[in-house]
Amino acid sequence: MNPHVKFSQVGHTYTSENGQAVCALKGINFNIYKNEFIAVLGPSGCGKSTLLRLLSGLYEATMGEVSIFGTKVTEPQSNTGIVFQKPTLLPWKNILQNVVFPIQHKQGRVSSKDIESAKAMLKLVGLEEFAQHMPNQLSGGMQQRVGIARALLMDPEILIMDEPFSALDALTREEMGFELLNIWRQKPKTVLFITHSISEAVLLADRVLVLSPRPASVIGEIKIDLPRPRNIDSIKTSEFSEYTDQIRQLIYRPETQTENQESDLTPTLAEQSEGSTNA
Ligand SMILES: Nc1ncnc2c1ncn2[C@@H]1O[C@H](COP(=O)(O)OP(=O)(O)OP(=O)(O)O)[C@@H](O)[C@H]1O
Repeated sequence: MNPHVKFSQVGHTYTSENGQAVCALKGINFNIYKNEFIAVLGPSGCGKSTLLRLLSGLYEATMGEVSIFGTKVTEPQSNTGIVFQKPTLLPWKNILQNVVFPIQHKQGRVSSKDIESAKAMLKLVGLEEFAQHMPNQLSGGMQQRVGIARALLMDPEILIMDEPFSALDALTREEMGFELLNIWRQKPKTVLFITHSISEAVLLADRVLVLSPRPASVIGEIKIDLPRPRNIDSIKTSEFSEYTDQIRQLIYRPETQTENQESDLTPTLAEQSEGSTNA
């Protein structure tokens, strides 16, 4: 089976304004297959957003190749949707207008079919009755659902999610995880989900990739075999705890990595990551 997404020996080095080279990623290899849900976990500043920028085509990798459906990514693709950390809704437009805004921006007009599709997306994320509300009338979790509806409207095959629930309180965050699983079940997509939360990664993903501190490389890849559909009971199982323990172990003691990849982490660096993950 050909992967939807392929990272082959990907590295990325920024050149800062004073000419200093900052190596964010090195030797990243992984595939994502059709409708697979991949979570990427890693300490703060390790290079997660860089990974996402490369897949979304905002930047081109300085080493190796990122490809989607076998084609090298060099610019943003129409088959890719992005959900950001904050939904950044336009405050002067209502919810329906916000959802169709990317289409309006791209095509200069919105057809009645687009409006119907946007309403269907709002229904999918449980906001059918809020189409005419303004963003400030919605809670943080509801606004994030608008962001998901907006990303799904173009029916992208690949969905990139950049810590989409990190700004929410713990209860809403957990609830949104279940919501997302429900949405994904109804509208399967190939997903790359960036997170700092071990439990969120285990609840959502088919596979969890664990990154080292910068420059990020993949120090572990854990297949999550919890049955689907997953719900609150999944979290209570001993398997769930085993997976979270396994990942925690990998982050804090990377010498126990599960792949045959070399890691150049020193224990000191690994320990530095300890404060930056919040399961
Ligand atoms: N445009 C840039 N120019 C120079 N360095 C950059 C640039 N963007 C990011 N970096 C550096 O690259 C490294 C990785 O950054 P990145 O934002 O990818 O990390 P992250 O894992 O997403 O961080 P966080 O978890 O805090 O969101 C950091 O050291 C950052 O300072």
